Amino acid sequence: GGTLALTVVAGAAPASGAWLTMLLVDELTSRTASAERAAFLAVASALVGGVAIALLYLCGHLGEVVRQRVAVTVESRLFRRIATLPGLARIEDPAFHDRLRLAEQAAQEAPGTISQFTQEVVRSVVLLASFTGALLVVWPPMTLLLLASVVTAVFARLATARREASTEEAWVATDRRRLFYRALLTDVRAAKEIRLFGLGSLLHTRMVDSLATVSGARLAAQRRGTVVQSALALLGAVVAGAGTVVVALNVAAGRSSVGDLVLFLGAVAGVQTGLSGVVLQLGEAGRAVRLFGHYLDVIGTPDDLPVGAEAPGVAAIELRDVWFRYSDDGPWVLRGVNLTIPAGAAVGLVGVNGAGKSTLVKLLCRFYDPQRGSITWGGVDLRDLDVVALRARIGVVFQEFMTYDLTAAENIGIGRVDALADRARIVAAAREAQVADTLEALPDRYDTVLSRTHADEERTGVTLSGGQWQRVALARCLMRTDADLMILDEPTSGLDAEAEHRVHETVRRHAEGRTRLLISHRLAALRGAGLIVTLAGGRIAEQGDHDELMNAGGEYARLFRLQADGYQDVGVN
Ligand SMILES: Nc1ncnc2c1ncn2[C@@H]1O[C@H](COP(=O)(O)OP(=O)(O)OP(=O)(O)O)[C@@H](O)[C@H]1O
Repeated sequence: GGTLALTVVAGAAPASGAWLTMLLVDELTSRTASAERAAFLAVASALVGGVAIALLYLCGHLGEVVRQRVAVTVESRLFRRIATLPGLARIEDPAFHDRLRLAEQAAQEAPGTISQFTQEVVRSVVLLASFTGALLVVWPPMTLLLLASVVTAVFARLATARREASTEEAWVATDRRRLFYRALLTDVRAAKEIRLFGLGSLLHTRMVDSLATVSGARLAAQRRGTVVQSALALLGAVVAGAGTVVVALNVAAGRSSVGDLVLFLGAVAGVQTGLSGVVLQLGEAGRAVRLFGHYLDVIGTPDDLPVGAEAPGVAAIELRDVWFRYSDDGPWVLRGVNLTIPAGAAVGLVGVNGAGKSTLVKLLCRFYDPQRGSITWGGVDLRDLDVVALRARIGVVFQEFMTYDLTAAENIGIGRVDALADRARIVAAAREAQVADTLEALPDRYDTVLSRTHADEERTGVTLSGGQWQRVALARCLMRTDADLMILDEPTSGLDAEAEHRVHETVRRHAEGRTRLLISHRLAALRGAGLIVTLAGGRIAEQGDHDELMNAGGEYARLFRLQADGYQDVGVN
């Protein structure tokens, strides 16, 4: 409201200034000129000019306040939707990422642009109304001429804005590649390979090529806009020139005063500057509104999984004829998996690379739904369960577990967010994962930031070894002391043999009575599991305990002997 009132006053100020100037000129050119009245008018018009400028700054500031508030709200809504998407389908979809980029851009630009636009329009309407009065007095047809040139300018600007927005949409994928190469070039984890394989200039070239393509397209859209705008500016000048000639002739013929000419010139200049501001803002606003559509799309994105409401109960898990593929035109990864994981059992899952082991894990966490068949948990289909409650019952060390640039305590504690401040529990989890000694030896013990890049001034950052990180990830999983299902997807690949043995001991002890799913390529590590399952060709190929599978003499027995021989050979050498 305040902003609006100020805008109205600021909009009226230039016209009042011009009016005062006209009075001043008329006063000076009249035969009964008074020095005092002239001085008063001069001071008044200067004052109005000064106030107008101050008001403009004030309006600018108030506009900024509104802009910042709206920007926070809008960004918060956008990322709340991202944070609450239940599945992985959208996050894995590049088109969704492009839309998100446009949405974010809109979220940042639109609030400012639209509030600026509103201010500009209000100011210009007032300005136009006040100057139009002056024009009507001096030479009425000028009003119509100006109006016509305004309408043309508005339409031209809107067309340009539309073109700019579609350029933005068309090139967002190319720009995504630029950001990808940019991220690679600055990624600490990629730095070793980039240097060793000499990829620096390759990535740099690709990044710059993408950038050049996009900026070329942007420039082309801009160039067309500039041509149109320049033509319109020329048209405006012609209109203004013609009007000035008409009024000047009237002054010469004694039909109008010199003051009228001054007022007329002021009015034309005022109207044209005011309008060019509005037309410029209109373009920005048009572009912002169009991009804002992407924002609305993202916050209106439907859940990528239907979400049920039932609470998960006893954890006996059954997979019945489960078929799954990642996309509708992709190859089937699971082709009719039938498997019962008894409550409280330790199950080993074996299979060659790409057999679908990690995919099975992702289905158990319900990041996706199978296309055919069903997975039930304690007799209830996963689709009918509350997905948040389900995940709270599962502890997982993913094959691609995360290393967070947080403190050691946080890296473990986030395994159970509500226990983030529970140091005793964090230390206990670290002990079980055999990483407590390492963490206690760090400069700030558990408060050491586990990162080299994000260390701040007071705290030094350190980097752990691959195996140490794996133990931290295991400790994070062990924070879920009450989980019904523990899944270790090759958590031991970076550990030495003795450490791996101890991890399995720990899990066996820690997870006594819980259902455990253990995935490893080192078959010896799974030997103690009550049930071992091999996955091949998207189906369960064999199942049984170690002895049964060895007696059956199938793929498991072959692989086990191969690995055992390997170890023996090392022993002989
Ligand atoms: N997010 C994904 N999108 C599309 N395809 C995927 C995705 N993740 C895995 N795949 C494909 O699914 C198949 C099974 O992969 P999965 O990771 O489940 O195998 P795995 O048995 O865990 O293998 P590994 O022993 O190498 O870890 C592979 O062919 C892989 O290309």
